[in-house]
Amino acid sequence: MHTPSAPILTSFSNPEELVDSLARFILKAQRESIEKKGKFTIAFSGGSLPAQLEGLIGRPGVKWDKWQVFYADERIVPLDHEDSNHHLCTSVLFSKVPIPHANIHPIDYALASDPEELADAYEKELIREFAQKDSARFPVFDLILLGVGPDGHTASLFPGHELLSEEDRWVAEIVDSPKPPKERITLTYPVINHAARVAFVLSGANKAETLREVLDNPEAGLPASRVRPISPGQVYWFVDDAAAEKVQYPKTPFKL
Ligand SMILES: O=C(O)[C@H](O)[C@@H](O)[C@H](O)[C@H](O)COP(=O)(O)O
Repeated sequence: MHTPSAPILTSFSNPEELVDSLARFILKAQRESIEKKGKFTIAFSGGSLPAQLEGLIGRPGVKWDKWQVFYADERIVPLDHEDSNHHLCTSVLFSKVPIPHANIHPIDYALASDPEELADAYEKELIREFAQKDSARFPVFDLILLGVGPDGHTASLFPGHELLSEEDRWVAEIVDSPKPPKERITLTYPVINHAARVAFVLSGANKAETLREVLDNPEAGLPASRVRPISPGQVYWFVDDAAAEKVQYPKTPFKL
Protein backbone atom coordinates (compact mmCIF):
# COMPACT_ATOMS: atom_id res chain seq x y z
CA MET A 1 0.00 0.00 0.00
CA HIS A 2 2.76 2.45 0.87
CA THR A 3 5.37 1.15 -1.57
CA PRO A 4 6.32 3.93 -3.98
CA SER A 5 5.49 3.30 -7.63
CA ALA A 6 8.32 3.27 -10.13
CA PRO A 7 9.03 6.64 -11.77
CA ILE A 8 7.56 7.15 -15.25
CA LEU A 9 10.14 8.55 -17.68
CA THR A 10 9.13 10.16 -20.96
CA SER A 11 11.62 11.65 -23.37
CA PHE A 12 10.67 14.15 -26.08
CA SER A 13 12.54 14.80 -29.28
CA ASN A 14 11.50 18.41 -29.64
CA PRO A 15 11.06 21.15 -27.05
CA GLU A 16 7.57 22.19 -28.25
CA GLU A 17 6.32 18.65 -27.76
CA LEU A 18 7.69 18.58 -24.22
CA VAL A 19 6.09 21.92 -23.36
CA ASP A 20 2.75 20.90 -24.88
CA SER A 21 2.69 17.47 -23.21
CA LEU A 22 3.61 18.96 -19.85
CA ALA A 23 0.76 21.47 -20.15
CA ARG A 24 -1.70 18.69 -21.04
CA PHE A 25 -0.46 16.62 -18.10
CA ILE A 26 -0.91 19.56 -15.72
CA LEU A 27 -4.38 20.24 -17.11
CA LYS A 28 -5.41 16.64 -16.49
CA ALA A 29 -4.08 16.80 -12.91
CA GLN A 30 -6.00 20.06 -12.46
CA ARG A 31 -9.26 18.52 -13.73
CA GLU A 32 -8.99 15.49 -11.47
CA SER A 33 -8.15 17.62 -8.44
CA ILE A 34 -10.97 20.11 -9.01
CA GLU A 35 -13.43 17.26 -9.49
CA LYS A 36 -12.41 15.79 -6.15
CA LYS A 37 -11.88 18.89 -4.02
CA GLY A 38 -12.84 21.97 -5.98
CA LYS A 39 -9.26 23.27 -6.12
CA PHE A 40 -5.79 22.51 -7.43
CA THR A 41 -2.76 22.79 -5.15
CA ILE A 42 0.56 23.04 -6.93
CA ALA A 43 4.16 23.89 -6.00
CA PHE A 44 6.68 25.39 -8.43
CA SER A 45 10.47 25.37 -8.41
CA GLY A 46 12.70 27.96 -10.00
CA GLY A 47 15.60 27.53 -12.40
CA SER A 48 14.66 26.51 -15.94
CA LEU A 49 11.29 25.07 -14.92
CA PRO A 50 8.94 28.08 -15.09
CA ALA A 51 9.84 28.72 -18.75
CA GLN A 52 8.72 25.16 -19.57
CA LEU A 53 5.19 26.06 -18.48
CA GLU A 54 4.41 28.37 -21.36
CA GLY A 55 2.04 25.76 -22.81
CA LEU A 56 -0.40 26.81 -20.07
CA ILE A 57 -0.64 30.37 -21.35
CA GLY A 58 -3.92 30.83 -23.18
CA ARG A 59 -4.74 27.12 -22.97
CA PRO A 60 -8.48 26.50 -22.80
CA GLY A 61 -9.62 24.60 -19.74
CA VAL A 62 -7.13 26.03 -17.24
CA LYS A 63 -9.19 27.15 -14.25
CA TRP A 64 -6.77 29.67 -12.82
CA ASP A 65 -9.16 30.79 -10.11
CA LYS A 66 -9.03 27.26 -8.65
CA TRP A 67 -5.23 27.11 -8.45
CA GLN A 68 -3.39 27.57 -5.16
CA VAL A 69 0.27 28.08 -5.94
CA PHE A 70 3.16 27.57 -3.55
CA TYR A 71 6.90 27.37 -4.09
CA ALA A 72 8.76 24.07 -3.77
CA ASP A 73 11.71 26.21 -2.83
CA GLU A 74 12.44 29.89 -2.74
CA ARG A 75 15.49 32.05 -2.40
CA ILE A 76 15.35 34.52 0.52
CA VAL A 77 15.54 37.68 -1.54
CA PRO A 78 12.99 40.45 -2.13
CA LEU A 79 10.02 39.29 -4.19
CA ASP A 80 11.01 41.55 -7.08
CA HIS A 81 14.68 40.49 -7.03
CA GLU A 82 16.00 38.79 -10.15
CA ASP A 83 16.96 35.71 -8.08
CA SER A 84 13.45 35.28 -6.69
CA ASN A 85 11.54 32.24 -7.93
CA HIS A 86 8.34 34.17 -7.35
CA HIS A 87 9.63 36.99 -9.53
CA LEU A 88 10.63 34.50 -12.23
CA CYS A 89 7.28 32.67 -12.17
CA THR A 90 5.45 35.99 -12.21
CA SER A 91 7.35 37.30 -15.21
CA VAL A 92 7.16 34.16 -17.35
CA LEU A 93 3.72 32.90 -16.35
CA PHE A 94 1.53 34.60 -13.74
CA SER A 95 1.65 38.01 -15.40
CA LYS A 96 0.35 36.38 -18.59
CA VAL A 97 -2.63 34.45 -17.20
CA PRO A 98 -5.72 35.41 -15.20
CA ILE A 99 -4.67 33.91 -11.86
CA PRO A 100 -6.00 35.80 -8.84
CA HIS A 101 -3.20 37.43 -6.86
CA ALA A 102 -4.50 35.88 -3.62
CA ASN A 103 -4.03 32.37 -5.03
CA ILE A 104 -0.25 32.77 -5.23
CA HIS A 105 1.64 32.22 -1.99
CA PRO A 106 5.08 33.86 -1.89
CA ILE A 107 7.38 33.96 1.13
CA ASP A 108 7.06 36.78 3.66
CA TYR A 109 10.26 38.67 2.93
CA ALA A 110 9.69 40.90 5.97
CA LEU A 111 10.99 37.92 7.99
CA ALA A 112 14.23 37.63 5.97
CA SER A 113 16.50 38.42 8.92
CA ASP A 114 15.38 35.17 10.58
CA PRO A 115 15.29 32.36 7.97
CA GLU A 116 13.91 29.86 10.48
CA GLU A 117 11.00 32.15 11.29
CA LEU A 118 10.44 32.75 7.61
CA ALA A 119 10.32 28.98 6.96
CA ASP A 120 7.92 28.48 9.88
CA ALA A 121 5.68 31.25 8.57
CA TYR A 122 5.60 29.56 5.16
CA GLU A 123 4.72 26.27 6.84
CA LYS A 124 1.81 28.07 8.55
CA GLU A 125 0.69 29.33 5.16
CA LEU A 126 0.58 25.70 4.02
CA ILE A 127 -1.28 24.63 7.15
CA ARG A 128 -3.91 27.29 6.43
CA GLU A 129 -4.34 26.01 2.90
CA PHE A 130 -4.41 22.33 3.67
CA ALA A 131 -6.41 22.82 6.87
CA GLN A 132 -5.53 19.29 7.97
CA LYS A 133 -9.15 18.37 8.28
CA ASP A 134 -8.38 14.70 7.79
CA SER A 135 -5.69 14.96 10.49
CA ALA A 136 -3.07 13.90 7.94
CA ARG A 137 0.37 14.67 9.19
CA PHE A 138 1.58 16.14 5.93
CA PRO A 139 -0.15 18.10 3.18
CA VAL A 140 -0.96 16.30 -0.05
CA PHE A 141 -0.13 18.58 -2.97
CA ASP A 142 -1.93 17.71 -6.18
CA LEU A 143 1.26 18.40 -8.09
CA ILE A 144 4.82 19.45 -7.29
CA LEU A 145 7.01 20.56 -10.21
CA LEU A 146 10.73 20.11 -9.75
CA GLY A 147 14.00 20.62 -11.60
CA VAL A 148 17.31 18.91 -10.94
CA GLY A 149 20.72 20.55 -10.64
CA PRO A 150 23.90 19.01 -12.09
CA ASP A 151 24.81 17.73 -8.59
CA GLY A 152 21.44 15.94 -8.31
CA HIS A 153 19.84 18.49 -5.97
CA THR A 154 16.17 19.20 -6.25
CA ALA A 155 14.13 21.99 -4.70
CA SER A 156 16.77 23.21 -2.18
CA LEU A 157 17.69 19.71 -1.02
CA PHE A 158 21.41 19.36 -1.71
CA PRO A 159 23.65 16.26 -1.64
CA GLY A 160 25.01 15.44 1.80
CA HIS A 161 22.99 18.17 3.52
CA GLU A 162 21.38 17.52 6.90
CA LEU A 163 18.00 18.58 5.46
CA LEU A 164 17.89 15.29 3.57
CA SER A 165 16.97 13.60 6.84
CA GLU A 166 14.33 16.10 7.99
CA GLU A 167 11.29 14.09 9.03
CA ASP A 168 8.99 16.53 10.80
CA ARG A 169 8.99 20.00 9.36
CA TRP A 170 7.02 20.79 6.21
CA VAL A 171 9.20 23.73 5.26
CA ALA A 172 12.81 24.24 6.30
CA GLU A 173 15.37 26.99 5.89
CA ILE A 174 18.82 26.44 4.44
CA VAL A 175 21.47 29.08 5.07
CA ASP A 176 24.43 27.36 3.43
CA SER A 177 23.09 26.49 -0.02
CA PRO A 178 25.94 25.52 -2.33
CA LYS A 179 23.94 27.09 -5.19
CA PRO A 180 23.63 30.83 -4.61
CA PRO A 181 21.91 32.57 -3.02
CA LYS A 182 22.88 30.79 0.20
CA GLU A 183 19.67 31.50 2.12
CA ARG A 184 16.56 29.70 0.96
CA ILE A 185 13.56 27.76 2.13
CA THR A 186 12.46 24.43 0.77
CA LEU A 187 9.68 21.92 1.07
CA THR A 188 11.02 18.87 2.89
CA TYR A 189 10.90 15.23 1.75
CA PRO A 190 7.90 14.32 3.91
CA VAL A 191 5.89 16.93 2.00
CA ILE A 192 7.32 16.14 -1.43
CA ASN A 193 6.84 12.42 -0.86
CA HIS A 194 3.20 12.80 0.17
CA ALA A 195 2.25 14.58 -3.06
CA ALA A 196 -0.28 12.99 -5.38
CA ARG A 197 2.05 13.71 -8.30
CA VAL A 198 5.58 15.01 -8.66
CA ALA A 199 6.86 15.96 -12.11
CA PHE A 200 10.52 16.58 -12.83
CA VAL A 201 11.32 18.59 -15.93
CA LEU A 202 14.81 18.33 -17.33
CA SER A 203 16.44 19.31 -20.59
CA GLY A 204 19.86 19.58 -22.15
CA ALA A 205 22.92 17.38 -22.61
CA ASN A 206 24.50 18.88 -19.49
CA LYS A 207 21.88 17.00 -17.44
CA ALA A 208 22.45 13.60 -19.12
CA GLU A 209 24.96 12.31 -16.56
CA THR A 210 22.81 13.54 -13.68
CA LEU A 211 19.70 11.82 -15.03
CA ARG A 212 21.62 8.59 -15.51
CA GLU A 213 22.84 8.68 -11.91
CA VAL A 214 19.42 9.61 -10.51
CA LEU A 215 17.41 6.94 -12.35
CA ASP A 216 19.92 4.16 -13.01
CA ASN A 217 21.74 4.34 -9.70
CA PRO A 218 19.15 5.41 -7.13
CA GLU A 219 21.08 3.54 -4.43
CA ALA A 220 23.63 6.36 -4.57
CA GLY A 221 20.90 8.45 -2.93
CA LEU A 222 21.19 11.71 -4.84
CA PRO A 223 18.51 14.13 -3.61
CA ALA A 224 16.38 13.73 -6.77
CA SER A 225 16.48 9.91 -6.42
CA ARG A 226 14.92 10.22 -2.98
CA VAL A 227 11.76 11.71 -4.41
CA ARG A 228 9.50 8.66 -4.29
CA PRO A 229 5.96 9.66 -3.29
CA ILE A 230 4.15 7.06 -1.24
CA SER A 231 1.37 5.15 -2.97
CA PRO A 232 -0.82 6.23 -4.70
CA GLY A 233 1.52 9.14 -5.41
CA GLN A 234 3.45 9.00 -8.64
CA VAL A 235 6.63 10.59 -9.95
CA TYR A 236 6.97 11.55 -13.61
CA TRP A 237 10.01 12.67 -15.56
CA PHE A 238 9.53 14.98 -18.56
CA VAL A 239 12.90 15.17 -20.27
CA ASP A 240 14.30 15.91 -23.70
CA ASP A 241 16.32 13.43 -25.74
CA ALA A 242 19.57 15.22 -24.95
CA ALA A 243 19.03 14.77 -21.22
CA ALA A 244 17.94 11.14 -21.75
CA GLU A 245 20.97 10.23 -23.84
CA LYS A 246 22.81 8.22 -21.19
CA VAL A 247 20.00 6.73 -19.15
CA GLN A 248 19.20 3.01 -19.33
CA TYR A 249 15.99 3.37 -17.34
CA PRO A 250 12.99 2.38 -19.53
CA LYS A 251 11.12 5.15 -21.27
CA THR A 252 7.36 5.24 -21.58
CA PRO A 253 5.61 6.99 -24.48
CA PHE A 254 3.59 9.98 -23.34
CA LYS A 255 -0.05 9.23 -22.72
CA LEU A 256 -2.70 10.86 -20.62
O1 LIG B 1 15.47 27.82 -7.06
C1 LIG B 1 16.20 26.92 -7.39
O2 LIG B 1 17.44 27.03 -7.39
C2 LIG B 1 15.56 25.69 -7.85
O3 LIG B 1 14.29 25.45 -7.46
C3 LIG B 1 16.44 24.49 -8.05
O4 LIG B 1 16.13 23.36 -7.32
C4 LIG B 1 16.39 24.19 -9.53
O5 LIG B 1 15.16 23.61 -9.87
C5 LIG B 1 17.53 23.31 -9.94
O6 LIG B 1 18.72 23.91 -9.53
C6 LIG B 1 17.57 23.10 -11.42
O7 LIG B 1 17.79 24.34 -12.02
P1 LIG B 1 17.84 24.45 -13.59
O8 LIG B 1 16.53 23.94 -14.05
O9 LIG B 1 18.02 25.91 -13.85
O10 LIG B 1 19.00 23.63 -14.02
